[in-house]
Amino acid sequence: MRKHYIAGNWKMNMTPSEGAAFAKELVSALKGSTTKVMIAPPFVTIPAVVEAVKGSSIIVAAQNMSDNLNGAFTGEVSALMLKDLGVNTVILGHSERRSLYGETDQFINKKVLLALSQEMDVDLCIGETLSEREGGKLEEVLTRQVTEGLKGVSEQQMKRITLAYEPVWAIGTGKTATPEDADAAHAFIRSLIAKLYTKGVAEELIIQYGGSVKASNAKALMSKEHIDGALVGGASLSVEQFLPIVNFDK
Ligand SMILES: O=C(CO)COP(=O)(O)O
Repeated sequence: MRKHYIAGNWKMNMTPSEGAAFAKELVSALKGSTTKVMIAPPFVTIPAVVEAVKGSSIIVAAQNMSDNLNGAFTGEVSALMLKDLGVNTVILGHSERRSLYGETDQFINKKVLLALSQEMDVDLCIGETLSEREGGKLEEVLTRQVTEGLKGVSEQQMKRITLAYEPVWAIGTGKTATPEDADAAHAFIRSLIAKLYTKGVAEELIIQYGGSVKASNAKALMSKEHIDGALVGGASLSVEQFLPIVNFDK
């Protein structure tokens, strides 16, 4: 039985003081909740948020990290620095990293393997563009992103992997994939994992949906068989909007 996993990707929003205020409010709103919740602040906001969620079960993640552990890489942040802050989870391969900063499947795979070598959990994002979907390339794109992104990841290490299916055309656009379309993509991804690993690994894998998730559509999405959670962008920026998504089943 897979447990729902609801995550908020703040992208480049929330100063340290705003992040701390949000986190304190979320901690008190979630008292007694057993839902697995993660928030991913920008790097400089992480310490304030880590401090604010202390004692709660909220996971604080990074939105990205370097493909190296240390050295002459101006402007980069390494896994060692994140771990020193108590951050053990990282989002990798977000479509904005792919499209705006040229991250390739090979580069993302290098980061995935590095994070796993540091015993970090990875939330690996995949998803097709509108032209890929309309051109009938959905399965080809997902197959490439999953196969390349997870190259060299052992069956044992798959316990640390969450996948987030985020169709690029649904991100920040207000257009959500229908629960049926999203579920079909998730089912395809799960069948792919069963082929690459085992049926057991595929059945345990958490696959989040991302792309204009909000309070009004969270329940319909999450009630689908293969949708095990959400990676929320815009609606994760206020507790008022994020909380009903976390509590979609209440
Ligand atoms: O990219 C996303 C989360 O990583 C989704 O963003 P939105 O929820 O704003 O569409």
